[in-house]
Amino acid sequence: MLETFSSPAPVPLNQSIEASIQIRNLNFHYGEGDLFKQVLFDINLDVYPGQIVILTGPSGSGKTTLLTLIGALRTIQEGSLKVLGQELRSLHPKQLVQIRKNIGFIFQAHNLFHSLTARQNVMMSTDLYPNDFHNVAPASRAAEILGQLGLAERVDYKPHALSGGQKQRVAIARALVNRPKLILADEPTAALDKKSGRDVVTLMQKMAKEENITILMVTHDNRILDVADRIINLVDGNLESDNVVNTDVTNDARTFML
Ligand SMILES: Nc1ncnc2c1ncn2[C@@H]1O[C@H](COP(=O)(O)OP(=O)(O)OP(=O)(O)O)[C@@H](O)[C@H]1O
Repeated sequence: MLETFSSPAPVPLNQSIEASIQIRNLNFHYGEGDLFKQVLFDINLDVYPGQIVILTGPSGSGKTTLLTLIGALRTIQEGSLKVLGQELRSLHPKQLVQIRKNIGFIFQAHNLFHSLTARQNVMMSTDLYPNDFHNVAPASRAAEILGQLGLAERVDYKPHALSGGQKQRVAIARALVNRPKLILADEPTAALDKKSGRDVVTLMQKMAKEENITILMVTHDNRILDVADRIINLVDGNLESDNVVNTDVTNDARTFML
């Protein structure tokens, strides 16, 4: 059951713990001259490790733009944006690639490669961003994470032989395989039926809490709002509200929220 507090943006009790995302006075526009269109206005936001934050708001309010800025997929124009302790503004493209190594991306269109098996799709991440899995071979690590997501029997299946929910779970496995500290998800349940959508977010929630991962998720799906610790509403490029909704958090994230 959702319980909403009209609290201001959460402030950490323990100031020594660094925000996973810290945004200050962020403005962003598309185009120049006649095509100039400002879509984000003076955004300020702190998100702490282990928090699950849902970003909601009307179509065109700037949610995806904000998510892609945080994901180091766009250039910061004005203001400050720190992700996992690194200021993104003025970073060289090579440095941005390094930042992305620690971020897992999950999109509505799961973007799996149809000619590759579930395991090979997950290994796209390990190939791109080689990681230390404590001497576990990437193929074994990929199978392990697929197993954790309930796909042990589907490791060697190609996407056409998987349901929508299973495909999205492969995309989640691909996002999680490198143990990112931050997950950015854009409408991860939009293409799924009610049960698959619920299963997918429950899995994400479990992973976030077990591994202290920060999740920032854009969604229009009211059915999954209850997984959030915080719900942030973006309207016409402005942060309209930022509410703590989970009064039942027992993990460390709770420490930062009141
Ligand atoms: N590449 C682009 N060039 C110009 N304008 C863009 C571009 N991408 C987005 N926009 C505009 O910026 C505004 C914000 O778009 P954005 O996709 O961030 O919104 P959103 O809240 O994610 O919308 P939705 O919920 O429909 O996905 C919209 O008016 C959109 O038309």
